[in-house]
Amino acid sequence: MKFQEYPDRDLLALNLADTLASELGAALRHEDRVTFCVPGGTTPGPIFDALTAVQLDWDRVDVVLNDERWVPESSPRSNTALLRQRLLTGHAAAATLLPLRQDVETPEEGLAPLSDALKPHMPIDVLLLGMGADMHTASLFPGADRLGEALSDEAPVLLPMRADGAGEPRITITAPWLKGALSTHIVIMGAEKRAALEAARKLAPEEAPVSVLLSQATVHWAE
Ligand SMILES: O=C1O[C@H](COP(=O)(O)O)[C@@H](O)[C@H](O)[C@H]1O
Repeated sequence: MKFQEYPDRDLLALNLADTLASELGAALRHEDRVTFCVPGGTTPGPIFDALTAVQLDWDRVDVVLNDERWVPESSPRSNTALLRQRLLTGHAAAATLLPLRQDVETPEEGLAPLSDALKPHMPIDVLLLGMGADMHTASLFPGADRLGEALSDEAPVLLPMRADGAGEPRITITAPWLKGALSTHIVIMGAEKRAALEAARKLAPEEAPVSVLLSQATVHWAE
């Protein structure tokens, strides 16, 4: 694991956006289309804001969430709504969103079409993940009903996921497909998450799902 510490959150957002943009640019020089996989939640907004100001061939970038909460886009909990408001705007409005949600009752009902649409865009070129203080990443939560399946090397690209700490049902990209990313970054803020990250390094994936990505990741942290 590489660990990068920043003097404050603003500098983290600007520098990490710069790193992600240069990795996307490098991938675009070699590939027709590039897959950029990003987290939802409360952390990545300022990074997205900085990215929208970057000139790239965004029309050749496919953006997909790490995971989605099974709520409509009108919900303040919708990760897709966050992407539309904070990332798919400015220069980045030209990017294509690969959806992780359909307007059906359960993630199980949306699973097959969403998986079929996503698979041709694998592997992920540039991966940015968040992490909860409970050591979940994407929607790989400790104690989740299908965590074992999602951690397995044979896991399908997407799985539904339910966990006590998750709030609503989820859909998530599974561990082997996240691990297949060509470049991996994890962004965390604050002392609580830094302590959780240190704990995760010593725990099994069932207790600390984020641990399966740590060996390949650069972790970006600010107080
Ligand atoms: O529920 C989620 O949580 C994680 C962490 O979110 P944060 O609000 O603590 O930054 C996020 O990475 C994931 O995409 C999201 O669905």
